[in-house]
Amino acid sequence: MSAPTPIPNPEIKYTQLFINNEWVNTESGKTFTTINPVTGEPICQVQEGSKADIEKAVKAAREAFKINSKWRTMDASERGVIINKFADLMERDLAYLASLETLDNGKPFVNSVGDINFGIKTMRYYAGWSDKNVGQTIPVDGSYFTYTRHEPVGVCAQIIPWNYPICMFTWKMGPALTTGNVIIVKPAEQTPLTALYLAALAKEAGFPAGVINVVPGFGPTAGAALSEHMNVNKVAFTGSTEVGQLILQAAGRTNLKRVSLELGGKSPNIVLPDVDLDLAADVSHMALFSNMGQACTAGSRTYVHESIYDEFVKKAVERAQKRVVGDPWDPKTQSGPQIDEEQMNKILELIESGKKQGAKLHCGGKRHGDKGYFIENTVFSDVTDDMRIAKEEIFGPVQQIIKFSDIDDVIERANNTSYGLAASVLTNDLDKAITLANSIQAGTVWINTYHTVCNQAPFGGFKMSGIGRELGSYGIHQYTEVKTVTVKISKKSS
Ligand SMILES: NC(=O)c1ccc[n+]([C@@H]2O[C@H](COP(=O)([O-])OP(=O)(O)OC[C@H]3O[C@@H](n4cnc5c(N)ncnc54)[C@H](O)[C@@H]3O)[C@@H](O)[C@H]2O)c1
Ligand SMILES: CC1=C(/C=C/C(C)=C/C=C/C(C)=C\C=O)C(C)(C)CCC1
Repeated sequence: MSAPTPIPNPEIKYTQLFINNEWVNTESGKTFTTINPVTGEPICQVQEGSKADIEKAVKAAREAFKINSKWRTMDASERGVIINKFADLMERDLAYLASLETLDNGKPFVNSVGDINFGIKTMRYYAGWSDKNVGQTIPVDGSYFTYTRHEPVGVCAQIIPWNYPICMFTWKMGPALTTGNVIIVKPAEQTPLTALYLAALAKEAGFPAGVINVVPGFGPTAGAALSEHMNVNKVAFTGSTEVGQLILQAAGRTNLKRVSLELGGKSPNIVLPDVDLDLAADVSHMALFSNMGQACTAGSRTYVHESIYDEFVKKAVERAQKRVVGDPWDPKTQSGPQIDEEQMNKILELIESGKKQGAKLHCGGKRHGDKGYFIENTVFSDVTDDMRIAKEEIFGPVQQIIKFSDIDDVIERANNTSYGLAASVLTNDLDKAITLANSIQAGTVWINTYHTVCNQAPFGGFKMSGIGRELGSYGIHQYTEVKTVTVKISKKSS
């Protein structure tokens, strides 16, 4: 397939709320501005949903989920057909969607295309599950026939972040819809535009009214209204650990709605002495600098064996200095801006803390240019585990290189964090690779690779990095309730 051509000024077609397959304004009449992170200038006004609008969306979703509704009586395989149609429409509009994403998020166009291709595959993967979500027949004691059904949970709120807006939409929408749920999506306030366009595609694909609703708005208003709602049966959330805790508390205070959380990380990337150093430097660079460092999985603690430390630092700095930061529409650009001023300032403050606490700054360390929210590629060595830059999620293009000398010691240090999302080991020594993989507390461990996220394999965190798993068959279980049905029979037969 040929690479799509960017549309640098994509027309903004949708800025309203999408409820019950209709475009509507908010009850309050309020709007908010979505900003172009390349320039810091407004792109457009978007309707700002709040509690009253969430109420409307929940009503529409409830109606669509009623027994005897079109959605509840549809063949499971037909759900798969509609999801596949949706994926086809994403593919048809790939160039437009990717352009809209680059405009609103600032990521290089080529990466927007990569995200959408990943999202298309997610939808196709889950379309195939629609008629395969089978229960069991269970040989219970006594004269009974017992079977289980995997039933949809019901109204699912899906609160998504700004770093991978389209991937996160599809990771949540795919498993929810294939299992027969109805959804209310709240995109991040920084990046509402592609979620609204996906809503339009959902209608075109043929989802019945109320099955998919999209309400842009802010976290403390629209997001909180969803997590506190008595008629929402589940919240799926990706974002900060702090907000994940708020959502879990809200679920506990209200109706014990199901909660799945994909949260922060401070992932160790462990480089052993036998490794090919160029390969290790390449993988470690990509582990940290992909998506401008704005990935929960970022390899943000690079532990390097003392015997190769100095050579590795040199190679890491060369790569960071070569990485092209700038205009996301230029095919040569590898990094665009950070998402907003708040994130840019948070990252700059953490860089300052690194300098003050005695880490050695090799390159970067400042804002790049004076327009938009760009940050220079930054590499620190001589980082110690007690520094803030080694403990806190930076979510920016800042690499921390830390020395280690002993495998048991590095295992303990890698695990000495409240996070547990991802980790990687770079080595040719299979025995050591497996020892480390089995000892590190993380939902994903990559060996000689990084960011190899696949639709078929589960993704999620240990400890404060989350609850539950997305993707793969594990992702399906987050969206079903298991019902046991037991029938009295006159005579059992083995
Ligand atoms: N895990 C991830 O993929 C991810 C994504 C974005 C941000 N983060 C982390 O979070 C930090 C802060 O970024 P942020 O402020 O955009 O993240 P955030 O957690 O505040 O936002 C993520 C989503 O949650 C919503 N939200 C915010 N407050 C809410 C509330 N009280 N109830 C319900 N929903 C709410 C937001 O509107 C957005 O849709 C980043 O620096 C980064 O460390 C992680
Ligand atoms: C990083 C790469 C990709 C995407 C990774 C994704 C979607 C990570 C998801 C992270 C989550 C759930 C939360 C925090 O960030 C690909 C697969 C699009 C391409 C390779 C690199």
